[in-house]
Amino acid sequence: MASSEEDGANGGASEASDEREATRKRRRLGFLATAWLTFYNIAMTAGWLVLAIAMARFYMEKGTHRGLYKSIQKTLKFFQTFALLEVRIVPTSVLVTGVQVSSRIFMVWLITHSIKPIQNEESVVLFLVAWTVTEITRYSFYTFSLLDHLPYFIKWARYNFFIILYPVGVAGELLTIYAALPYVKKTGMFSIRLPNKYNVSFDYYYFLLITMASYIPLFPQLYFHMLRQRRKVLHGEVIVEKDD
Ligand SMILES: CCCCCCCCCCCCC[C@@H](O)CC(=O)SCCNC(=O)CCNC(=O)[C@H](O)C(C)(C)COP(=O)(O)OP(=O)(O)OC[C@H]1O[C@@H](n2cnc3c(N)ncnc32)[C@H](O)[C@@H]1OP(=O)(O)O
Repeated sequence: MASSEEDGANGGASEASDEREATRKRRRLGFLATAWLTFYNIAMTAGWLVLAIAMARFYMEKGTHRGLYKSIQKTLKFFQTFALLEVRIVPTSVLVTGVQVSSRIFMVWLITHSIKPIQNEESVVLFLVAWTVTEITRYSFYTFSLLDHLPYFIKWARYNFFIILYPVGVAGELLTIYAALPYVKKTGMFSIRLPNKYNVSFDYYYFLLITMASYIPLFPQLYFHMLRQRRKVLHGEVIVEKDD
């Protein structure tokens, strides 16, 4: 964990360099792109905040997580699907963002939306909470950076919360897919059986098993990417990144 004192000791110099970096970035992006990204990030922060408040209110009123997904699903689908805009638009790694966004879209549409019996699983709450806290922090980080007024605690939160939230989110996602397996096997949903006129077959059950297995090589890459970013941003380490 970063010590805030250690980071704070360097506060003045680091703030000045943050400001220079923000100005350079705005010049690089151009006025229209900066305006659009600022609007986009404010909208996304607000969207995920609405989701957080809706989840907290639901739990306080009902005292259970059952029915929670159903009550927030429209907002979740809208804002998570909107994140597709980020791949390619923002100056970030297409591979890293692509894996992150596609796994989320997959969880929202092809798992939780499509398989109603798993919507009340506790694991759904696990990834919903992890995603929501992450996205509020991440989008407010981008917004304040673009506006050139980044409070230190948001920067700190962006590069520390993931240490816990990433494993929690991934555990929630994997447990939810796991819970979906018996239903998928029983119904044969999204599967194509032979014989058919195109002579192709597809088994969603095995696809889910492969997807779960793909977390093993892919998740550590995202996690270590964030750890490197953390060292770079919070501790000023110079890190040479390999090209995608
Ligand atoms: C079809 C089935 C597919 C199934 C695939 C299955 C495999 C899945 C394995 C992986 C699973 C991940 C699951 C995931 O859903 C779990 C969770 O999210 S749990 C919750 C915790 N999560 C986190 O904490 C996420 C943390 N990770 C990140 O933030 C990411 O690394 C990522 C979002 C991908 C961003 O990575 P990157 O380092 O590239 O981003 P930066 O923030 O450093 O941005 C780079 C530059 O781009 C600028 N940028 C980016 N976005 C914006 C924006 N919206 N507005 C303005 N600017 C933006 C940013 O400022 C940087 O610019 P610069 O370098 O100039 O400073």
